[in-house]
Amino acid sequence: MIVAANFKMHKTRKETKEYLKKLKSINFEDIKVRVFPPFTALFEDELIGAQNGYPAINGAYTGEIGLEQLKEFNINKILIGHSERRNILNESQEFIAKKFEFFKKENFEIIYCIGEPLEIRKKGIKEVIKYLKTQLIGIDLNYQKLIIAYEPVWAIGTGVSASIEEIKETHYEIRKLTNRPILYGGSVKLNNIEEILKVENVDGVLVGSASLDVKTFKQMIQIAKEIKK
Ligand SMILES: O=C[C@H](O)COP(=O)(O)O
Repeated sequence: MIVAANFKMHKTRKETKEYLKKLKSINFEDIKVRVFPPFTALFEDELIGAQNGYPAINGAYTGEIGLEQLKEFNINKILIGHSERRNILNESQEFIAKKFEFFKKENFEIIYCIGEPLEIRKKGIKEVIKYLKTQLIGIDLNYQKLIIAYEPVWAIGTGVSASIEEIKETHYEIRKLTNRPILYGGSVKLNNIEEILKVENVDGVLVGSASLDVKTFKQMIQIAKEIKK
């Protein structure tokens, strides 16, 4: 089971260090915990991964960071394909697949995000899967360090998570495509994490806003420990 925190553009370096210190006061047992802070808060720690990275060692890519900068902190985990990068930063599937290939060659653990917008969800599960498959073009679904994160765009940051039935049917369909872990993300909170984690083919969660409070995130890990999948 995996419980991951995506800070997005929240927290400073100092705050992230304090957060990690508090987080580590509990025993994670067999739960894999991951924390993705902003670039300026990266430091060497087995829990920490990068929210993004440019697919090059270094070079003339203003505003980006590459492998050289990530390696300075021994970062070997990365988020790729998050909907905020697809939709706000206009990352194309071709570019996302290029990133995937680059970081796969570098043996990174990759949390690869996919998710449909509301207009697609309204058309039903067949259309959802058709859409999700377009977000998997060029992605090696057998990569041993791949973790899929299914995050319906309409559930991210809205406070309205997908229903248990929607999560169940979508993870079931994604499972047919890969045997790698599948996380659910999108308004995971303390009051819904337990039922979400209990759904078949849900191997963990990727938490945004609710992860910002360390006490809450620790409670989420405790709940995951009790479920023991
Ligand atoms: O990466 C995390 C997701 O975008 C979920 O964010 P959220 O928990 O704030 O909805």
